[in-house]
Amino acid sequence: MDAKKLAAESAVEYVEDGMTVGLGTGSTASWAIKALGEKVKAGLHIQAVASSVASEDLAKQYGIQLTDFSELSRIDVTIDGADEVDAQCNLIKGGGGALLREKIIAYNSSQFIVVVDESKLVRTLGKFPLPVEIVPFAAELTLKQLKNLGCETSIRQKDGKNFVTDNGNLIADCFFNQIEVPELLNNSILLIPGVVESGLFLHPKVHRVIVGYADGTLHLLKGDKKK
Ligand SMILES: O=C[C@H](O)[C@H](O)[C@H](O)COP(=O)(O)O
Repeated sequence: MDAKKLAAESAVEYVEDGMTVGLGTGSTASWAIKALGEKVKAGLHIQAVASSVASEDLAKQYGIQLTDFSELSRIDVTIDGADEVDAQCNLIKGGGGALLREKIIAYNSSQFIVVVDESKLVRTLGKFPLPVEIVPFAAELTLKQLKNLGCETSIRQKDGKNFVTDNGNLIADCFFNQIEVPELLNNSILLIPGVVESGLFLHPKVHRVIVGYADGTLHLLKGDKKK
């Protein structure tokens, strides 16, 4: 069985009738959206908010009711993937470029559930290039400031052009190799004018991490088992 699918489907068990659900982005989060869609078809009542245009389209396709942010009083649970998860459950996210909307939704969720396969587990973050969303204005200057923090960085490309996020911004992929203190690095990145958000998601905001393994088993790296 696909380990990403396994983790995503087990996270959907935490969604209850009447909840407002945050929908993540990426291949793992897509499994969760599809599984939620099946539950909705079977009678589950939820409303959802999506962290990307792609996830919004997928949710619509699966008959999940989407709600406007202005009408939201709370987000009960968000299910999303990650590119790396360290031993403390800090994350790198944004491999698909959705980190800003993902972070806003995760930050405002009572429960943020991360679903990954075992390949995402690392001792120290940083082998995966850290995505940083930056505004297009004077992007070269912002890149220079990011480089001063000790990384190699370049603007993400797609089909021979700059990749543009759902928010009209660019992504600087920053190769740190080893991120020893994610909190400090996150603070330093956020101080640079031109930076909108970093792909570092710090552990206090990560409530549950579910890891799927290729042999069909699951491991709860963080959080309590469902009662
Ligand atoms: O911007 C994309 C997101 O942060 C994804 O959740 C992350 O890249 C993991 O994606 P996947 O589940 O496809 O490995």
